Amino acid sequence: MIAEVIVDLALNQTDKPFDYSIPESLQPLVERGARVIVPFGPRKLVGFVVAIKSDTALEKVRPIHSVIDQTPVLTDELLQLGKWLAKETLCYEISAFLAMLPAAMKASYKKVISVADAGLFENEFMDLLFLFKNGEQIEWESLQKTHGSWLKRIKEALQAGALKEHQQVNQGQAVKKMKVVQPALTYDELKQSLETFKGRAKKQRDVLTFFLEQESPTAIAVNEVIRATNVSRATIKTLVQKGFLIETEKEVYRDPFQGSAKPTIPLELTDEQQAAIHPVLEDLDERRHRVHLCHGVTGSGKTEIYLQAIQRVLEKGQEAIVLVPEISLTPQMVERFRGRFGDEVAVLHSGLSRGEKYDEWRKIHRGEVRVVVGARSAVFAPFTNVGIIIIDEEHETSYKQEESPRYHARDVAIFRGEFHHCPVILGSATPSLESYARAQKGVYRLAPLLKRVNQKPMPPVSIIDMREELRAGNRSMFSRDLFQSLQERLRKGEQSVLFLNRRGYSTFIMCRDCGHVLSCPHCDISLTFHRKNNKVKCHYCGFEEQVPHQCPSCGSEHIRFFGSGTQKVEEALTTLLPEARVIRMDVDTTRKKGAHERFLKAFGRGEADILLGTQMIAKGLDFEKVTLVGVLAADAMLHLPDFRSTEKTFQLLTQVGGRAGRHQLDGEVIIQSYTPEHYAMTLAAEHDYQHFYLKEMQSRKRHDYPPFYYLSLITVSHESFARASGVAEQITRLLAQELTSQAIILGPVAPPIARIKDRYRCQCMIKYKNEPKLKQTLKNILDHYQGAFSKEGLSISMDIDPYLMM
Ligand SMILES: Nc1ncnc2c1ncn2[C@@H]1O[C@H](COP(=O)(O)OP(=O)(O)OP(=O)(O)O)[C@@H](O)[C@H]1O
Ligand SMILES: [Zn+2]
Ligand SMILES: [Zn+2]
Repeated sequence: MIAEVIVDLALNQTDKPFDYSIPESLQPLVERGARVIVPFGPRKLVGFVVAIKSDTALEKVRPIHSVIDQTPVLTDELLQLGKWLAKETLCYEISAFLAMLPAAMKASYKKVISVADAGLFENEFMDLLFLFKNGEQIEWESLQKTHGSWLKRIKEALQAGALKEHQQVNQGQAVKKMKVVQPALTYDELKQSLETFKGRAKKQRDVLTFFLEQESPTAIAVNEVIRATNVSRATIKTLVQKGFLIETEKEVYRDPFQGSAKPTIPLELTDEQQAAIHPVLEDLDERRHRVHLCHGVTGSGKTEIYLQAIQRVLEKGQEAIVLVPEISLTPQMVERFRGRFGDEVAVLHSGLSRGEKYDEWRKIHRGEVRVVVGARSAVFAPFTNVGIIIIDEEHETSYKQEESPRYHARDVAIFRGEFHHCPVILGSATPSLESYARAQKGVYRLAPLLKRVNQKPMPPVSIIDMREELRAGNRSMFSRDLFQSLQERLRKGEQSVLFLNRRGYSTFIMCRDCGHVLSCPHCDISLTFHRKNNKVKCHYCGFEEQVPHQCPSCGSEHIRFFGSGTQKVEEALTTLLPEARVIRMDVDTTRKKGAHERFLKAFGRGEADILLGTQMIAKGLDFEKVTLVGVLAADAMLHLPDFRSTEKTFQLLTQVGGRAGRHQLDGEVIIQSYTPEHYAMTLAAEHDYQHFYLKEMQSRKRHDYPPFYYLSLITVSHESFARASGVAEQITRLLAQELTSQAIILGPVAPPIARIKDRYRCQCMIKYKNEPKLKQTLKNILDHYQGAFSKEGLSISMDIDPYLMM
């Protein structure tokens, strides 16, 4: 028997299965999808068995060393998915496999040294005996730290063959174990032996009595016994030594969500909700794969639809995967699922420790839970009978992984949905243009929810023209309207949320008099400010110019790069509204684990009047007393050098706008902008998604962007700028030869971040509709340069459907 193994080496040369023979003794253990340890050259590596052939072993085939998993960690479906990901995203198969497993299962490799030839060692290297006296294996790395002066001598011993070095595989994993004890005797024996204890052994007697009082002779945690009987660890130890108790280890799960959620029952669905869920339930009954785009305004009851669809899935004995963006994956969110499905729910998100994630993953793998709620990577949950996959806030760009494998969770969800013949629900108040366009074409089924469940109208939104404020002599960051509204809330004891979109600050140049933003004459993309040489550049086509002293549109001299952070806003608030209690939430204040949660709770309890924050507060906020939401600089994101910046701005403003007045009190939203006439502002203010979609589609069409064209982005980097741009140049030429004349090849250009860690970067972008040869061409390019990757440190990354344009 021969096993085909993909080894844990992310290299071009090793991106294919290698053959290993399966020793007789391991044959019952070696299965497809299991991890094994195999010899590879002089070392040992972890690998995944991807196939088993009944061929007889050729002479050169080496045997598998050992098997790590008793149950395969990758199902056949996930193995197929890995292959597909490798092909579609141009990653190594091993990278795809590793991305599907929790980080705790990643293997690490250590070089260790041990005695190879005892005779030789004893004859010539006795001075080293103190290190290796008990046949020890010593880690090379720690030797360097602790015995630096001996390294030369150790090297000599290695060269002479008295010592040898080899790789040790540490297969990761961190099962948490708990010490437990149980009686070694039967109830009666225990009772009898209790008599033999004399008075001075009172403590030991207490412990045995404690066990006698238990209803059944189960194992109990040592710590619990100690606490219950008020004895010391030594007492337990003595009893174990005397043979009264047996001490063992029990595997336990870490519980990141202590306590249980309040149980909830299904609500009676509104007519709109009924209409949206009905076809999903039909799919479930008929085991049919379709993609449903649930376009539901904020507060329209999307989550209730998810819950009821999942309930049907569980009734059918199947499993459900729910993806939620990292920042919305709050305890409140988890509670909604736990409230309905209790212990059936596992949670996977980055806030968990490695060990916690591993435990949650094992619950899924062992079939102990049937619902997983998690961020992007939960899409790989190792369920075997998936009944539904739900992606909430499907427009969120965090569903795209920005490192290899550069996959989009939506694509993976659809792959799995097809495999399991089950429906996929994409939900959003502001669907991505790509998804909405597919729904328009009938590829996805549209399920609109246009009314809020509580029948409350959307809050009124006003847009303040900040240019007017400047003209009226108001140089502060608060417009007069916003400031007045803030004062009013303070007086009435109501709360406000202030939102500052800081991302992308200081990278674009804007005229504070007319709002004009410098943009590329060829690309309709804001130019990026490069402080070093005081120039602005287009990172798509390479156009660049000096920062003008006057606004090219109105002649004003108030033209400069733009920016102010949350900290500055907080200072301004303390000066202008000293009586206001402010909670500031941004990356700086929420670095500590649990800080995010604590701030929100405090705000919910009314311990502050104003919540000031960045992106991270845009979602999931649902507070009764919030009646004012202010957006300080709505333009900030609009001018990022990214063709999705308008869409992102619209999504964010809509999201923020949905936060006010969800309860009894009426709410109000104030958006401050230097370009108030921009349709991302005006249409968000009118809560008009359809209109926005049409307008934005026109713009995408005009500039050949998705969803009209597909994009691929190639980034070349090297220590030398000349080398990076030279290679990018060659790649561009090659692509022009290989692709059809319909493909548009842009670049090479230096991206806004032109140098990272002393490496120069150069990009080219391909826009295309149908290029059957594209992936193969890109793969060939990677193969062509593979020699240069390790030899001279060249790196080439290929991003199919990029979301990060820098
Ligand atoms: N059929 C229903 N009857 C009564 N209340 C409902 C119903 N459906 C949902 N709700 C309630 O309405 C509120 C909003 O619903 P939900 O959170 O599901 O909406 P959503 O569309 O997911 O909102 P958002 O996009 O803002 O997160 C919740 O408090 C929910 O319990
Ligand atoms: Zn340009
Ligand atoms: Zn101007």
